[in-house]
Amino acid sequence: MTVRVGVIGTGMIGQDHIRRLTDVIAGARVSAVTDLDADRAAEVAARVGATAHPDGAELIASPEVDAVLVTSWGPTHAEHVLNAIAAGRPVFCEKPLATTAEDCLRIVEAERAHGRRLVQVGFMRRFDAGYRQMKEVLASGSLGTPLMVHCAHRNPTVPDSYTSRMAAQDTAVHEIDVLRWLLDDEIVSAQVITPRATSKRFAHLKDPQIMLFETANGVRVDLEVFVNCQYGYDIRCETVGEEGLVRLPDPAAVGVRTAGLHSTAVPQDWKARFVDAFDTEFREWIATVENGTEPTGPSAWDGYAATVITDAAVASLDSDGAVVTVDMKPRPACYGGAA
Ligand SMILES: NC(=O)C1=CN([C@@H]2O[C@H](COP(=O)(O)OP(=O)(O)OC[C@H]3O[C@@H](n4cnc5c(N)ncnc54)[C@H](O)[C@@H]3O)[C@@H](O)[C@H]2O)C=CC1
Ligand SMILES: O=C1[C@@H](O)[C@H](O)[C@@H](O)[C@H](O)[C@H]1O
Repeated sequence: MTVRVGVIGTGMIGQDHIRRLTDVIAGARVSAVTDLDADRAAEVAARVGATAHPDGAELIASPEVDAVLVTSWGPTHAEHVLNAIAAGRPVFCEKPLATTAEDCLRIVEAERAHGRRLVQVGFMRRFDAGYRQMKEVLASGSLGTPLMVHCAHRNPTVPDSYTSRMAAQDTAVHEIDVLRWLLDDEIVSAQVITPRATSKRFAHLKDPQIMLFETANGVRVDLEVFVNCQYGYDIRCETVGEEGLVRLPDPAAVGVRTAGLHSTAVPQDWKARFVDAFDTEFREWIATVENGTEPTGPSAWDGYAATVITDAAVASLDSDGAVVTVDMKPRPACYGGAA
């Protein structure tokens, strides 16, 4: 069976995922698209042989669609995901699941009422080979009990439209998700402090930021978010246990020796850094749709958890670095054990 995917939002990542579903992933094709920009949707539809629909609701209701991919702007995600659940369609939603905790909970409730998981959230790091190896090492117990995690998330530059809150909402949200999964533990508090600001930023932005998280088991996490670091897109993660540590590898790149220097390239953006993770994420999601099984990637509950932890980090930033307790509802049994 070829899974027919309908895509809501044909902007930057929407087009990248359409390319992936068309050229890379076997057993899938894009059958329908929609965008607020109708010309853009029509152009993409013509390129991949899909039907352009006037809006998300019509696309979801179309008999040509087996599964839905939501790659529109964050504040619109909840409406499309809720419509997909109401229609009983599997739905992959790029992060964030929704921009408010209340909307995330509405999705969790709708999915619970439907009786089986339909939603997967686009936290692609769980599909990255390096993070997967880290998780295996941690789960093996060979490092003893994990105590601390040191992380960095650096982007070369960000546009003027990027705000100080987006450091948590848009950027650190990936670490928030992957750390809950890596440690199989829940984040219970957040604190954001701001060191000296880089001169290479737009004046309104607090950059860099240092985020500190604590988990239910007492693991302490420090995360540097530095979105104007200039030199590249650099993702670092090191977990220290009682008997050793495990560190995320740098992506494979050839070593070049010339003019007295040995160098390796640093990726320049998240697309290049996580290209394999995105491919694996979609390969595994399409396989579950094809087999009629529940998705195995980040759930609606994980999307909710990421949003409430992000809210705590933003509250800390807004209150000059206070430690803010994460206000998370009890996890429903249908979403399994710890993160
Ligand atoms: N997993 C990851 O690493 C990344 C995830 N994202 C997420 O993907 C989403 C989209 O981001 P970008 O592609 O960068 O944005 P974009 O602005 O390039 O594209 C969004 C598109 O959605 C359309 N759109 C907005 N609301 C719509 C609606 N209700 N119905 C139909 N079309 C609608 C817009 O017209 C636009 O063409 C965001 O939620 C973002 O956080 C973005 C970049 C990386
Ligand atoms: O999701 C993403 C962007 O929206 C965000 O702005 C970047 O910092 C992240 O690394 C990328 O994965």
